[in-house]
Amino acid sequence: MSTTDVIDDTSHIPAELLPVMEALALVGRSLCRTIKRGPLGGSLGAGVGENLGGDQQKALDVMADDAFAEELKSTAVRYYASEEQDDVVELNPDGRFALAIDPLDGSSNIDVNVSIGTIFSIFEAKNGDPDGSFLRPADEQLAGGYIIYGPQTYIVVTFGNGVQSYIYDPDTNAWKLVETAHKVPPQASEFAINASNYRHWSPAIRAYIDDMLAGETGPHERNFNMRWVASLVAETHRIMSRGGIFLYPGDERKGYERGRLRMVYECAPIAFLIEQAGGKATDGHDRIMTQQARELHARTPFVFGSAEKVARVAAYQDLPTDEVNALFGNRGLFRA
Ligand SMILES: O=P(O)(O)OC[C@H]1O[C@](O)(COP(=O)(O)O)[C@@H](O)[C@@H]1O
Ligand SMILES: [Mg+2]
Ligand SMILES: [Mg+2]
Repeated sequence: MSTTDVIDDTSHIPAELLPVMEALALVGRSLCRTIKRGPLGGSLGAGVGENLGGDQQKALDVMADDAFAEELKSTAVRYYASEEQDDVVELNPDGRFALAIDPLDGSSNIDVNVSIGTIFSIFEAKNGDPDGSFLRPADEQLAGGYIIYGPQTYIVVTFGNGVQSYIYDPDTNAWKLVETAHKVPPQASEFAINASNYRHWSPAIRAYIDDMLAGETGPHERNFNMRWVASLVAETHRIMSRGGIFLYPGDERKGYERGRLRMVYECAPIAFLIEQAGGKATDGHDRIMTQQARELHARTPFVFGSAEKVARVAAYQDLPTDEVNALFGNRGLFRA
């Protein structure tokens, strides 16, 4: 078993990516400590600016972005694309990789002690083509993963050969391999969606959710539970752990026609992980992994989780309009 003082078992990490993973792990354990100290380290949730996507930047967003960019400079990452940077940044001109990152995901939870995270995606760089290194099919990713800063702190990652997870051990200050082939449970009774947007959804999404809310009185003939943490990494970790489905569809709000989540540094890496764990990830109908972003901060509707549930959402989208009506409860196609 190969090991370093940062990651205790590196046998599942491709050798050429090990320095990059160690850099992410170093910053991850430092961010873990900063987040656990909360206000003792200053106001992590204070507004400090606005990013290209129009989201308010919090102090921890910028702190995390700076820390990852600085640490990755000494690795083979040539191009760095971040939620917090308007354009691609060249870190190491001699590098061979392109890394996309959401340095701090779930920013609305920074000040309320709810799990937050980091999401990362790694491609082979296209020399002299910074944007083209990221605007390409998601299935060209070499790695996709997240760090979740919660009651436990984990790195969950795939290199295309199943999903591994490492837990941060504060006693040894190292990351310990705890899972080598994680699978998303195929059955589940939880769905995650921001229900406050109900009136803005398409008829198909409303019908799908109405049928879930109808529970045992509707076509599924059983009850479901709902979750919404407003932290994509926390929702992903729950679904990776016990199954379920997550939906952030496009809606009628201005700027939300393609939903809220970004393809390059949120949806593509999560989709890679979920598919490697036996789940599905789509834009509500088509696989994320065969799609590519047209610009760095492009959004996409995003549905992922237990395979059978994700497939069912696509079936609602295929129904003729006059049938997409939750009162039309005898749709045999959707009986549980
Ligand atoms: O506040 P909303 O509309 O429910 O959106 C919540 C979603 O927004 C996000 O916080 C966006 O990510 P950032 O915090 O990195 O901008 C996701 O983590 C989460 O799933
Ligand atoms: Mg995010
Ligand atoms: Mg973010």
